[in-house]
Formats: sequence, structure tokens, C-alpha cells
Amino acid sequence: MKTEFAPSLLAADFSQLKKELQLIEKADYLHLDVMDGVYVPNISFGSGIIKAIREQTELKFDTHLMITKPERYIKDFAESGSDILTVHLEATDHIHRVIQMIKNEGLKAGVSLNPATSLNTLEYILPELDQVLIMSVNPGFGGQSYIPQMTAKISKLKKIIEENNYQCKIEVDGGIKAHNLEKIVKAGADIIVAGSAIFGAEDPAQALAEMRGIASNV
Ligand SMILES: O=C(CO)[C@@H](O)[C@H](O)COP(=O)(O)O
Repeated sequence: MKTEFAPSLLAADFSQLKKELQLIEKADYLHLDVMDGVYVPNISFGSGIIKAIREQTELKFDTHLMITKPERYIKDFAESGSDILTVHLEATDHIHRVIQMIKNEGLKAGVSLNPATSLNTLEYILPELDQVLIMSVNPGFGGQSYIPQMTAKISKLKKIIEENNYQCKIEVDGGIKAHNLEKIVKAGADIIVAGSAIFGAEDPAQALAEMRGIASNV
């Protein structure tokens, strides 16, 4: 399967979002990191900003909710124009219910796991998921270093998905750059989130093209 790319808006220049979006128009998704300052120690943006940029790009919106009790805001984020909504398993007491809420809005549903959370927690929900987002840094900030143990976690999840014939993609997020991309794709990542490696580059379009080139040779 072709590796897909989701540049993270968190690393973009917020003072010129329209221009930044044009630079990554050849991506597959726009990754939108929503942080509430409670679930993670940082505040980013909410559904108002997502709604405001919805008309500025054709990219699919891959919204990653790093918020506590996401069930309170599923409708809001569905109405803002998100195509995929990913919530953290650790942020709710009722993950199965939240997945159903996302699907009832007609969106694709993802669940994210923090680096220390075991894959065992997915056992009874994996058949329902469109994607699992493996956090390869502790969530909250861009520009951190990739946690090496996450490569084995990705491979293990890939094996479970293939053995059971689940239709679930693996998205990996945090510290991904050109130098470590190959091993992450080899391990089984289907979607790569990259913030600083793309928006932090002098030429984001070229950085994206280079990363695609690396992934396509795996
Ligand atoms: O969700 C997060 C951080 O919480 C990520 O999406 C980062 O924003 C990725 O940034 P880089 O590590 O690629 O700079």
C-alpha cells in the first residue's frame, strides 16, 4: 500500500495559514492537533479554526483530539469539517461509545495510544477502527525526538491487523524525519504525520516530496 502523508498544522506559521496550506497541497491529509491544556500540557486550536480553514484546501482533515472526555465535542468537530476523528484511548472512560459517536456522524474513527499504552488495550475495539494513531512522542508538543521502542510497537500492530484481516490503517506521529522514515514505513506505518520536518523546512513542498520518495522505495 502506498504510504500517505499528513503534515501537522501545529508546526505551520499560524499568521499565514492560507499560504502554508498551499505549500502542502500535494499531501494526502492535513493533520490537525487539537490540545486542551488539560489532557496535554499545551493549548493549540479548536473547531473554530478548523471550520475557518475548511474552505481553503481540498485536503482531507485528519483531526487528532488531545482533549479530555472527547465525547463532549464529537459533534462540534464533525460539523467543523473533519473527515477523520481520532481520540485518545486514555482520555475517556468509554472509548467504545466514543467510536460509535464518531461513526454515527459519518466520519472515519481513529484511536490514539500514548507511547506507554499497550496494544492489548485495542483488543475489543480494533475491528471497529479505521485507523490507530501510534504516538511516537509524548503528546503535547511538536519538535520532539522519536521514541525508538515505537518501531517494535508498529510492527506488532501490523502483524495483528494482517493476521485478522482488519481494515485498519496505522498512522504514526511524532519525531518523524527523512533520516528515520524508512524504518517506520518498513515496520508497517500507512500514514506518516510530520510537523517540523515539513513546515519547518525551507521548502515544505520539497520536504514532502523527498519524504514521499524515501517511502516509495521501501
Ligand atoms: O501530536 C503531535 C504532538 O502532540 C504531533 O502531531 C506533532 O505535532 C508532530 O510534530 P513533529 O514531531 O513532527 O515536529
